[in-house]
Amino acid sequence: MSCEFLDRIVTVEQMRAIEGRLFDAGMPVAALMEKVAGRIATWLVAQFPLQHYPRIAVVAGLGHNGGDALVVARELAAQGYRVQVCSPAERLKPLTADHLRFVEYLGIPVVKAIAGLAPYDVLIDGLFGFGLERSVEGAMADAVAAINAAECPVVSIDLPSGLHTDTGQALGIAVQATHTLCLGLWKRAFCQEEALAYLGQPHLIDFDIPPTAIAAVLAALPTIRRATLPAIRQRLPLPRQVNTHKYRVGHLLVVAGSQPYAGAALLAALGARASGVGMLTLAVPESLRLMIVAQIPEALVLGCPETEAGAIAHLPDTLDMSRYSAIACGPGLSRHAGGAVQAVLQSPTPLLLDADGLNLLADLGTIETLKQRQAPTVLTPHRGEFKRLFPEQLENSEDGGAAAQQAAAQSGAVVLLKGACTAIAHPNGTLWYVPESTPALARGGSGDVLTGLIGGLLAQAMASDTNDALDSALDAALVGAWWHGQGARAAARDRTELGVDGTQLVQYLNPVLAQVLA
Ligand SMILES: NC(=O)C1=CN([C@@H]2O[C@H](COP(=O)(O)OP(=O)(O)OC[C@H]3O[C@@H](n4cnc5c(N)ncnc54)[C@H](O)[C@@H]3O)[C@@H](O)[C@H]2O)[C@H](O)CC1
Ligand SMILES: [K+]
Repeated sequence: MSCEFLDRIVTVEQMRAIEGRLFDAGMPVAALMEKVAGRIATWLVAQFPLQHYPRIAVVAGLGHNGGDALVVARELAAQGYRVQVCSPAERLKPLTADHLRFVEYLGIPVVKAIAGLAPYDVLIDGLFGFGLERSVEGAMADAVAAINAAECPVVSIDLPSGLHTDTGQALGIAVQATHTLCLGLWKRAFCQEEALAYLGQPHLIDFDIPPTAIAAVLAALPTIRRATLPAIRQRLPLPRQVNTHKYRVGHLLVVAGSQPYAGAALLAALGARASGVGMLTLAVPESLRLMIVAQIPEALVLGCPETEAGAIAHLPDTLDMSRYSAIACGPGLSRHAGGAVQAVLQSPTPLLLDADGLNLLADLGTIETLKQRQAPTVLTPHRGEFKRLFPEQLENSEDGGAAAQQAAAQSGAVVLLKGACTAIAHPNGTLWYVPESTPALARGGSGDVLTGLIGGLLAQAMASDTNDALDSALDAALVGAWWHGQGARAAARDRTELGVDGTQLVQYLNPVLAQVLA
């Protein structure tokens, strides 16, 4: 398949419509099943070589997910694996029933309950795929519970059985897989936070869906995509033009810090430094100025008048905000810096608001006025900040992506909702997910680094770009979130999930990018 659609995310309805086009155009259902299962078998043989994993158990349900599983069973048996099948369901679909009959004809042992299986090294879960429509009960629930008690790798075909394809919720009970092989196109469940505990490592099994079939179904809808390296590569400010100079690669103003939260300003500055931005200016309370200068010698540091609580009372009168390519405002400001937030909101400069910048925006109650800004705005809330800003959006559903889309449409801003699967929405409905993250980031300071990193990327994009400014702002947020996640994963590999504090995270950002791009 042409690569252009491999990162698209679809609902079950869209997947069925795409599949329907293939069948209408003449592709036999059974032939497609053979093709898909062949690709799954190839993946399994590479991942679980015969000499180390000779015994395979396959659990097959009544539908075509079970059909896929039975074809996989047959193919692995043909390659020399010792395969056995568990078929707990009644009233199989005709194609699935045919495959079961043939598996029995081949002499592959078939049992009704998982307890009846001999020992195995890998378990394949083909109970339910995207056809699941109600809660899993009775013998099927028993089968799922038994799968979850297995002490070997569990590979789910298409989805962990029991997960709803769109919401990612477990309907009653669901398989906790070690690997999930998503077939053809990413389903929405793969980007839902609730599903992450069930998916294990997700992999896409491409089976050459014609791009025309995908385009016909998805063309008129907002684009929903998973962040993958090819898309990020196109959006990085690399390589630089050979004859560029520091004023052409962006000047970022960071407005951050207060006496109680001095470190937040520093972490944001370190994140901005890693972004490669040409010039960096910080506006901090006067009492933090020398500390920041000592840590970030290349930055220009402006000391601002302070409140009694050590917050920025107001920005310096001489500060001309229109001189900057972008402003990143918020980390560590405290709730007493409302004047600074009001000033940056009124500036004609592209703006990222985070942390207390968002809380102060919520206090001001001016979400709708963001639409009147001349330049793009990027909001980077975590769930708590998001709920304060957009109280209705997360009320009825836990779907962070849908909530971010609604918030972006309401505010006219790019909205990045942070989480285990960060969602980034453009006001036009375009939605990206960044699924590669780590719980190591669940830690104070991670967000401050992200603010600086995205701020620096935003400044570079605004200084150089001829593209639509709002599109470029989304790209900066996307690249920043992806890069931050990659840095954290690299740090966690070296230092465990407990060892990724903000200063460590910053150390990994530039090396990990070099590694990933190599
Ligand atoms: N285009 C593709 O991606 C292809 C997908 N294939 C595989 O087919 C499944 C979807 O198959 P389908 O038969 O529609 O659904 P399931 O196998 O998931 O079976 C569900 C089946 O069971 C019934 N059912 C639903 N919920 C319950 C429940 N809680 N308890 C009991 N029974 C339930 C329902 O009536 C369904 O009929 C897809 O995931 C892929 O694995 C093709 O093989 C190739 C192309
Ligand atoms: K499954």
